[in-house]
Amino acid sequence: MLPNIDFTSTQSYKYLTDHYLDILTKNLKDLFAADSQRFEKFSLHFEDILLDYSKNRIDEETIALLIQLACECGVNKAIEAMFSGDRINVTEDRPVLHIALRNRANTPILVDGKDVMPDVNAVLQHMKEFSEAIISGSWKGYTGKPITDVVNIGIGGSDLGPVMVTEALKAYKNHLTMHFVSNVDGTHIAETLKDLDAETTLFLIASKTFTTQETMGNAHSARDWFIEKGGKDEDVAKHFAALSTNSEGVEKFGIDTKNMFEFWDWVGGRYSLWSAIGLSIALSVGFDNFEELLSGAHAMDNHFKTAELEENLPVALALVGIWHNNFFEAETQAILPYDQYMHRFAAYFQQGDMESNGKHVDRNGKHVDYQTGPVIWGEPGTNGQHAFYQLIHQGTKLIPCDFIAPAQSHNPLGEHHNMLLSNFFAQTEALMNGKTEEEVIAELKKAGKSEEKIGQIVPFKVFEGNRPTNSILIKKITPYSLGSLIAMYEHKIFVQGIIWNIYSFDQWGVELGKQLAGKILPELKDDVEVTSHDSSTNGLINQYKAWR
Ligand SMILES: O=P(O)(O)OC[C@H]1O[C@H](O)[C@H](O)[C@@H](O)[C@@H]1O
Repeated sequence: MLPNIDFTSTQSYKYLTDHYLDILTKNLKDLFAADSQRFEKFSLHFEDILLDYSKNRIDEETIALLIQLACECGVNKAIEAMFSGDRINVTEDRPVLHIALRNRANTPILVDGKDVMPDVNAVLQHMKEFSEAIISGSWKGYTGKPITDVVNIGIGGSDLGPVMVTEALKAYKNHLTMHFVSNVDGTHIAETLKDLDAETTLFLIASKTFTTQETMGNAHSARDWFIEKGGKDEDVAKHFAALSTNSEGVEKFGIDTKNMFEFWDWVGGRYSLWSAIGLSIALSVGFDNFEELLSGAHAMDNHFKTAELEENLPVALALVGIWHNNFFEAETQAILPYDQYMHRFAAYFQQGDMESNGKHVDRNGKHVDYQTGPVIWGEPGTNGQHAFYQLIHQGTKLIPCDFIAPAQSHNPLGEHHNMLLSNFFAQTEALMNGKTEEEVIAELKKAGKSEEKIGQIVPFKVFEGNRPTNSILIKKITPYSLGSLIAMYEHKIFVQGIIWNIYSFDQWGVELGKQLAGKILPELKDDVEVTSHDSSTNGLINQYKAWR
């Protein structure tokens, strides 16, 4: 079972509170000047991933105390509990075993005394056969033509992971054209279907529960479209597959259970890209590459499980995040990939992190009196630089940032990659060093500005610096290294949830809105004035009825 410790009552937390006041007086620039070994001390390698966390407001004592905090909060015990299949998702009474989906070592993992690996391997084999048949063209549509387009219909974890990974691995793509429909807004499915040919389109209905309103709505519209275009009920089997834990629901929808790719309730929605939900990934880049993705994640799992806390990349990321979140009171965390292919990475971990650790009740059911998960956001560099970096450099809020970049580009075009990476290096340097008043004055003098002009402009051109960043440099974004990178972030979220003493694997907070939408939907069917809500909700609904 998971430990149950209020981290603010630990010895290390008390020390950290005092130590924080000491660190507040220090500047990153001076810390670097005083220690030529700083980079070596505060960076970690895992295979082709380098995590440099030296540009954070930390010293050796900070890290020692944070490690002590992790120990006092039972992080090692919690890791053990997850990997051994304990029911650590207590509020849903389930184990948390996305690590089993990528357990390439195939060592037994027991749930209620039964090894889950044979089932995991059987579904992988099914995915392999199916994806190979679709890609090779041996699988034919109802008029005998091979499949050219794949539409994944899913939302949340059944969409974001597949979208993010297929985009990140676009360099490995085959001839199939991928489409992703998530929003219940009819525009999403309508626009997607516009250019498709029913004879050569495969729909993947991706839903863990197979009850999600958006996905079921889109799936029914897709089937209606298929029939309208000339497909018959008996042709549905050639054009619809289901990725789900709910075989009854799949059957009821009319999908042949031979075309069902199963997963299990011990896979959280936001941790499901490694499961059957990853079928769109396997179709897009081939099953071998999907397996490589799993292998990369498995390697990170082994690292996370076996490396000492001091050497552990996910643990380091988690602890530095806690330092910012709970001591510096930073409210957000930016994820900034300098890789166009990774343009959905931050969006993916918005769900991964915020749905996991956006909790205000601890493992005793008590309201916490400390901050839990941060707001996660970000866009790819360099686009972000020309949009919101102003606030990161000179705003009043502290924004810890993760900068991520590959050393090798899949598109080594002229000087592009050096230009991109020069920005990657420059930004973290600029955020750390800033620019002093003296430097600004010297620069303006050199540019021939008058004393008067210099006097007016100086304060606006000063950068305080001392702003924290992590840099994650990856040799190349491959299926394998991407798998490791995603798993690293997943485990970071896990460690933070353990220390905050919250349950990271449920998501009750998404239910209330769904429930109320379910109540409101029938009220929208007619034009009768609605009076059952508060005056704002009534007013909005009635205006909608008047205008629609
Ligand atoms: O895969 P599904 O069962 O359709 O669920 C899709 C998504 O919807 C839910 O509301 C949860 O918030 C997500 O964690 C989940 O990924």
